[in-house]
Amino acid sequence: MKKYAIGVDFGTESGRVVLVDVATGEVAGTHSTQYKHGVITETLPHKQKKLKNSTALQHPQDYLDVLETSIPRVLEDSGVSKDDIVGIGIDFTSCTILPVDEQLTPLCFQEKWKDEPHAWVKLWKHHAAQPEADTINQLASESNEEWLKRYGGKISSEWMLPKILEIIHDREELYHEAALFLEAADWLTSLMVGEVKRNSCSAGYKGMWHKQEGYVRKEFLKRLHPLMENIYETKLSGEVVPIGSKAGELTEEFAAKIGLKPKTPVAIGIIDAHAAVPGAGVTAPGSMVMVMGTSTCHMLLSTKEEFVEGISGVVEDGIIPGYYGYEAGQAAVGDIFAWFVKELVPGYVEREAEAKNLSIHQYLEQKASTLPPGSKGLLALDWHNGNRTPLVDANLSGLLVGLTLNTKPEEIYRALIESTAFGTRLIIESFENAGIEINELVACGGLPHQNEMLMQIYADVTARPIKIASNKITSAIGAAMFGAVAAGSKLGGYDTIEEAAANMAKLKDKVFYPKQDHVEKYNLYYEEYKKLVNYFGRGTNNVMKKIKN
Ligand SMILES: Nc1ncnc2c1ncn2[C@@H]1O[C@H](COP(=O)(O)OP(=O)(O)O)[C@@H](O)[C@H]1O
Ligand SMILES: O=C(CO)[C@@H](O)[C@@H](O)COP(=O)(O)O
Repeated sequence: MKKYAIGVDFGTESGRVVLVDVATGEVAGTHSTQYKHGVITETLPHKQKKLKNSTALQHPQDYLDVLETSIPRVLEDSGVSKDDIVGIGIDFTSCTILPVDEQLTPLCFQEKWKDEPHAWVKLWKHHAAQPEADTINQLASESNEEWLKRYGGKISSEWMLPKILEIIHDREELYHEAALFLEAADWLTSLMVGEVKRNSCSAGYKGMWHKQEGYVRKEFLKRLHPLMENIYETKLSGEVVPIGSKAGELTEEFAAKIGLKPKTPVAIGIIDAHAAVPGAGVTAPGSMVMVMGTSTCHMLLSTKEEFVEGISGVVEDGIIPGYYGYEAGQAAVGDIFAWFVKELVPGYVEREAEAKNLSIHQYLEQKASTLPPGSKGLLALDWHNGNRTPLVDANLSGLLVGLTLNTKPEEIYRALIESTAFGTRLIIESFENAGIEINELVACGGLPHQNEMLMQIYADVTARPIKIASNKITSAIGAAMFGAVAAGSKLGGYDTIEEAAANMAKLKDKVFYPKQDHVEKYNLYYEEYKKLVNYFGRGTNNVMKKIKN
């Protein structure tokens, strides 16, 4: 009898449920539920009061709707019985947090708090806590906090401590009222199993937890705000459970809501980009996983904890148990190509693409693939949305050099793609400079399925072969693998994530190998790219920011 695991991937606009055959990794069904309230940026659902700038909230009911709608739907559509589901795992965008009461009910569900924005879920892209992040970074660098190095020298306004400090500053009463602040992944897992469990991935990358040293020291927290001193024993209390563990079993009540059997094993949650690592079949050091879409996350495993310039973080047990998991990133990749296509492509190109029944991206790819490496002397800096790794500077802007009166749109398109590949090579070099080896690349996310030329350019620029995940739902598949591991082999799952990935991960047959003549040409261009990086992004030269401001 076939056995299945369920993976649920909670994104920014919707949640997707995938049903995966445990033995083969075949996808037996998927179903997505769009969040009814989407990303709340202007006003709360019940109140017409303008929210403050850079606010991005969500409605927790939307997450429950995903589980209650999409799980029964995949079972019904696939004809798979709930008796054959061995386990369930969820992944979530992060840091996405909410305040709850003792019963784990979100404060925004209460009449008293429903009109208070801070009672709602703060989505990862809620950036209103930037002043708080600046304060934390300044105080931490003044007092030489060791933990800051694990986060590349700066923490983000998207993370747990800035978001909570913002609540203390804006609405202290709500801070007192909250029994706990939870990552949305942990809120759902805790509801499913009936007790509070925090996952080591979110706690480590976004909550400043360290397996050996615990959380940030109290003297530092007290300097941030006296109310923060004991926050980890109070509002952030709860066992931190390593990735790859079972969080518990579905309660009778929750099982009834989502159409599964009570006592179905539930995996501890994980962040979306991190779930994509086993999802793409990577469970050991040496292979870097690139989750490529609007932006790119670079994920890597190692046996060593090193301080790497500008990374988003390094966390022991953060991705695969037993390894240090590294996350780095480029703040814009697909978004840069989208900007070019939308804002700068001339009408004649649109008409030619339409005549050939191609999207503008496809048409430009077709034309640009006949060009030589280096796009006829064009060189770009991929900083249209700032630089995440290695410079950690959101204020930087993009650049294009080498234009002539003969420059064509497809040449610029190719130069922009090449610049993002150079950005990835710079990240690879940052890891190598810290003594961490990268032999091959595995790409997942939407982009690798949309543009073959782009993948070839990445192979040529990085001089490494690139494998591609077989579908775009790699994070959800990874979450399902963790569900299978929560079940264990006795219940038809696996005992380790390594075994689960070996059997359930699927890669495309086609591998992009570097072409030697292109590698050599790109080496020359990359040296010039680095000169631009050093000139505009490092040291005392501030020209880019001066012009921008
Ligand atoms: N053929 C293409 N070539 C290059 N970029 C593309 C192409 N088609 C879409 N894109 C870019 O891919 C990005 C979407 O990637 P995807 O992984 O599907 O989304 P997300 O990051 O939101 O999950 C957009 O930024 C879009 O500009
Ligand atoms: O920050 C992380 C990973 O650390 C992501 O969850 C966050 O960028 C959201 O990613 P998505 O837009 O959902 O792919």
